[in-house]
This record gives sequence, C-alpha cells and structure tokens, in this order.
Amino acid sequence: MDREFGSAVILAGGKSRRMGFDKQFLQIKNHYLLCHHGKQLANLFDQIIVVTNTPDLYRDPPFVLVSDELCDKGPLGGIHIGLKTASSRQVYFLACDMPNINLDYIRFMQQRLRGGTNTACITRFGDWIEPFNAFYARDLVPGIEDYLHRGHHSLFQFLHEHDTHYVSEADARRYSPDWQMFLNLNTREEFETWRSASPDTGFNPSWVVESR
Ligand SMILES: Nc1nc2c(ncn2[C@@H]2O[C@H](COP(=O)(O)OP(=O)(O)OP(=O)(O)O)[C@@H](O)[C@H]2O)c(=O)[nH]1
Ligand SMILES: [Mg+2]
Repeated sequence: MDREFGSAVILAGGKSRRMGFDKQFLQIKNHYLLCHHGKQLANLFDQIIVVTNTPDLYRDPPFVLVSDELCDKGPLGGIHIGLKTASSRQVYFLACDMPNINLDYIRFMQQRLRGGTNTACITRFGDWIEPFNAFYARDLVPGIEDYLHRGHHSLFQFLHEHDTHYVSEADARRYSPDWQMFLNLNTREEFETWRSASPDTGFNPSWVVESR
C-alpha cells in the first residue's frame, strides 16, 4: 500500500436532480461507467472507495463502500467520509459522472504533491476551479467538520482557506486540450450527447450492481 497516494474515492452519493435518474448507475451500451472507473483507477491505486448512500444496491463489489456521515451537505460531505476511510494521506477524488479518466494527469498531480505539505491539488478553470479529478489530503477532515458545522458548504471557499496547490488551466490543457478530462454529465441531454459520441467502455463483470 502506497501510504502517500494509495487511495482513490469515487463520489456517488448525490441526488442527481438534473439528470433525473441516479448517476451512480450511468451506463453506456449496457456497461456501467463505475466499472470502467474501477478498472482504470486500479492501474494507479491500491484502495478504491465508493461513497454511495444506497450501498444495498451493490452486490460484492471490489470497492470499499461507505455512506455519508455528515448527510445532505453536498460534495464536501462525501469528501469527508472518503478521507476518513482512505488509507493514504493524499486521496484522489473523482465524481461518478466523469467518464474520461486521464492517468497521465493523475501522475502529474502526484508529482506536484509528492513529499510536500499541500492539503489539496485542484485545477483552475478561468476564475473557477475543478473540484474533482483532484487530490485532497486526510489532514482536512477536522477542517471540513468545523466548516460544515458552521453551516458553510462552498468547496471553492474552503479550498481557498487551506494550503491548496492550484494547477493552472494552461498546465492542465497540456494533458487535455479540450478539457474532456473534466467533463461531467449533469443532464440527460449531456449524457445522450456523450453517449452517442463515445466508444464502448467494454467492461461489465458479474459483481456489479443490483438493478432496481
Ligand atoms: N457522497 C455524496 N456525494 C455527493 C453529494 N452531493 C453531490 N455528490 C457527488 O458530487 C459529485 C458532483 O455533484 P453533482 O454533479 O452536483 O451531482 P448531484 O448533486 O448528484 O446532481 P444534482 O442533484 O443535479 O446537483 C457527484 O459525483 C455527486 O454524486 C452528497 O451529499 N454526498
Ligand atoms: Mg449537485
């Protein structure tokens, strides 16, 4: 187990209001996107954690399944339990609706963080940030608890107040000129557009999820 970088977390505990069906079960050509994620991330990580609030819908997955401890707080609630569960100090975070994993970019972020004191590595996007396809450190757990208990939810503000390493948009575009590694599918329309343009992820082992 790599104590600095061994753990990855997929956040799959949101409400999917815009999509209208549960995004953790996104499929392309009968293959679950989550299976594709698991297979890709296994190239770099020893421990893969899925934060879902419906663990009963999974049947013996090769993931660690956990649910929010601080509920209905949005992504920071999922990051909180993901960090508490992770074995490594720095933890890679992906959202369940992001189809394009870029392993070279993950390695690049690891290089930026290696041996340092930063508690997150986040990519800038214009004046904004990309909160997933990013790293967060376990050291942030007490800070997240304090922040959420004080009634705040903004990830942008939280990261601003901590020792975050920001990757410039220009540096990130060297790895993904069209920004596809940050694509996330929020609506049915985005999903259909992506599905019609995308190759089959081609992986659907028997352990996957119970159908509803
Ligand atoms: N564990 C957990 N994950 C969450 C929570 N809220 C959002 N997420 C995850 O954070 C990521 C980004 O969130 P969104 O794209 O807004 O997903 P969402 O909240 O399910 O979708 P909307 O309801 O349409 O906003 C997704 O992977 C979600 O599953 C939460 O309260 N708990
Ligand atoms: Mg949301």
